[in-house]
Amino acid sequence: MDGIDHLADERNKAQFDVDAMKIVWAGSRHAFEVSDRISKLVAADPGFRKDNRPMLGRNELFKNTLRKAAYAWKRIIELHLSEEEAAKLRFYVDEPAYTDLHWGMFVPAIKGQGTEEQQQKWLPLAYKMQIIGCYGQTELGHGSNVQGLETTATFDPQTDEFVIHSPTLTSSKWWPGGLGKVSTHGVIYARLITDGRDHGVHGFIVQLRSLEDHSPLPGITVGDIGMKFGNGAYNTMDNGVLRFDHVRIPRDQMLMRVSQVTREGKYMQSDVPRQLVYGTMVYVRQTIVADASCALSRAVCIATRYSAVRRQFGSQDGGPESQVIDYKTQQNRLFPLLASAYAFRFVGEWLKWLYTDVTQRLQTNDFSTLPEAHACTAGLKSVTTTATADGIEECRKLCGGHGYLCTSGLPELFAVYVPACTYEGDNIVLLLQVARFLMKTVSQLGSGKKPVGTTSYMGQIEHLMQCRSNVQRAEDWLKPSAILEAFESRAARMSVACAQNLTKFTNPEEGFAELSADLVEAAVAHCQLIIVSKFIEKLLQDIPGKGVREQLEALCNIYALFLLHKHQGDFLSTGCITAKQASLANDQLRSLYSQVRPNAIALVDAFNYTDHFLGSILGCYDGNVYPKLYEAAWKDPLNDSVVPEGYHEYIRPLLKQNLRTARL
Ligand SMILES: CCCCCCCC/C=C\CCCCCCCCCCCC(=O)SCCNC(=O)CCNC(=O)[C@H](O)C(C)(C)COP(=O)(O)OP(=O)(O)OC[C@H]1O[C@@H](n2cnc3c(N)ncnc32)[C@H](O)[C@@H]1OP(=O)(O)O
Ligand SMILES: Cc1cc2nc3c(=O)[nH]c(=O)nc-3n(C[C@H](O)[C@H](O)[C@H](O)COP(=O)(O)OP(=O)(O)OC[C@H]3O[C@@H](n4cnc5c(N)ncnc54)[C@H](O)[C@@H]3O)c2cc1C
Repeated sequence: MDGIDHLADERNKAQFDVDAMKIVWAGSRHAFEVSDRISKLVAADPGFRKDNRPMLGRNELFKNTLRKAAYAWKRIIELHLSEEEAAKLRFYVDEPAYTDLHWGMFVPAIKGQGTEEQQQKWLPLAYKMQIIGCYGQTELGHGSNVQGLETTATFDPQTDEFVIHSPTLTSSKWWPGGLGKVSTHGVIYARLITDGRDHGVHGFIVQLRSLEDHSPLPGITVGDIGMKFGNGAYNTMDNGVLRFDHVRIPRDQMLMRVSQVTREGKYMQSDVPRQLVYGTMVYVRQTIVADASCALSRAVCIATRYSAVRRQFGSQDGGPESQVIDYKTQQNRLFPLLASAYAFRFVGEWLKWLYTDVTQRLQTNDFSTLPEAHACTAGLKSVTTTATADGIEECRKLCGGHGYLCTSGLPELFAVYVPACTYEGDNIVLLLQVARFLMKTVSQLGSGKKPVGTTSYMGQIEHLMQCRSNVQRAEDWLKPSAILEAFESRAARMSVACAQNLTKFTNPEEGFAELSADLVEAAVAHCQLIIVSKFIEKLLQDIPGKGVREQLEALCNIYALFLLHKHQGDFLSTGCITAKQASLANDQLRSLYSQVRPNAIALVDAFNYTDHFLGSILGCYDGNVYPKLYEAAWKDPLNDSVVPEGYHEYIRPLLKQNLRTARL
């Protein structure tokens, strides 16, 4: 606006090479270059403008999303973008749309659960967007309990078809994104019935709408489920309702990698575990962890830049007031979120590796790491999305009153992000899955079966059950070994305590239900240990760039010690640390905040977000917040006229009446 960088002094304070950090954040030089190029391309294109979103009504908003999705596809084709570049473009367009589900769930479901033949038939159509698909699992009556789904797929041997039917109101499909108004096809989950026998839930490719005129096919009732939380925000998505009235599909549209139905109607299961039917969810949970770091880093970038711009109190001799970022209370709320964004980035990278590894093993029929992959994706999805949703709201508060304005970008970000705690598995339901996995691991400890992967720490259970932290000075908390021992012993002791309490119940399922709140806490402790340990492992890698390692070490310590402080009840009650050691951890945390403070702006610059992507006046790169806020206010439609519409109808008569009353 005035061409001046109002945050230049802050940028000059940085003690590390920001460009090198950008590459660490992106994951590689190549990833950085792709991301940088595509984000700038989107930002420069008026076709991807998004600042008017909160002002639009539902129909206008939705049509605008359709236009953008079609335009994005046109640009992808024109520019010959690779799959990686196209995904980045959709990411930076930053508008939830049916395409998220088409590329994010429909295509992966066919890839993961379809046979080679099915993939060859359907994937080319989906890749060219000649068909558009959604993921139709959840119903009005059941979401978390997938085994409770009611939609049926009954095999008819006479015609070699499945009859898809919604027998009750509660069996109506409800929520699938892209279903409401756009999808031509869906991967629909239904109970497979052959010869009167129910074989449980399986996936089927079902055509929903005509490819000629988009009208629903016979027997199909479909529509949108209505407005969702937040104006604009996720209402760009057509989450849908769908009912089937005896809709017939050919037999070869059942996804048959896990199990098959023969021409004669015989149900056959391959050696593949039935849980692979849930494979798409494992894939998406893994991507949601990486998304958590994006959403949190975005909110943190806004709050950090604004905290350096905003001044309140503390003026000396008529000089400027203090920057709010210098208040320790502000740092204590903000810097752990900054550290969490980095922590989630690195655990997301690791989880992607784990997922790729398990996928490769599955191809050779090695299913041994599937339970761990399920527990890790479920647990980390839960812990990172909860922390991110809470973190975005904290960032809004960190920006004071201005954070509540839509132009801060934070209300929309929160509204779009918060359902991540529910979709792809309710966070509590998922933590209970982790708890089951942990209880199984503990129960096998005496059997000679060595725990592996993320539970390998349980292999030293005797040590972890009785060790005492040897931290004596605040600086001792900077040793990764001290942090790891405290987190491992806390997680192990909480799991073992649950396992011991479970033995008091004659019926294990009753015990599990009764102790579920404690089990969830044990699962959280285990997941936090994974995040801390993956951050520490990241620091063992070669990290080029002046001062980059030092900054990451500080952030890693902040993340761990902040968790230790927040959950000190766990650490103290399990006897892993003493009250004195907890207090030393807090002293160390304060000193780490001082270390990070001069680098804070550079640490958020390293995310390399364009102003377009951030969509926030408070977070703009040049920090020139006040003129931009002032100017934006005048663009609000309410300011189109000086005297508001409705004055003559509703304000003037009131004022006149008051005048008469006053004269009386
Ligand atoms: C406006 C613009 C602003 C823009 C801002 C943008 C910023 C945004 C940033 C990011 C945005 C990201 C955008 C992403 C878009 C995403 C769109 C939303 C997509 C949502 C899609 C969905 O929600 S799809 C539906 C998902 N549904 C669920 O997840 C259901 C959850 N329930 C289950 O998974 C299961 O039912 C259960 C696991 C809870 C239980 O299953 P079940 O009863 O069958 O199992 P058991 O408990 O009996 O266990 C049996 C056995 O199986 C093992 N197991 C269970 N699940 C799995 C699995 N998945 N894989 C492997 N193994 C599994 C379990 O452990 C048991 O094992 P045992 O050894 O027998 O103990
Ligand atoms: C924005 C959005 C997009 C979505 N997109 C899709 C999509 O594309 N496709 C699709 O199929 N679905 C989709 N869903 C549905 C989503 O996956 C489900 O809402 C989710 O799995 C949670 O299930 P539920 O709604 O049945 O919650 P419920 O299970 O009814 O949860 C209600 C409460 O009960 C608790 N609870 C449930 N079971 C237990 C238990 N065993 N123990 C303890 N507590 C329990 C939960 O913690 C929660 O507090 C979407 C949902 C949203 C919000």
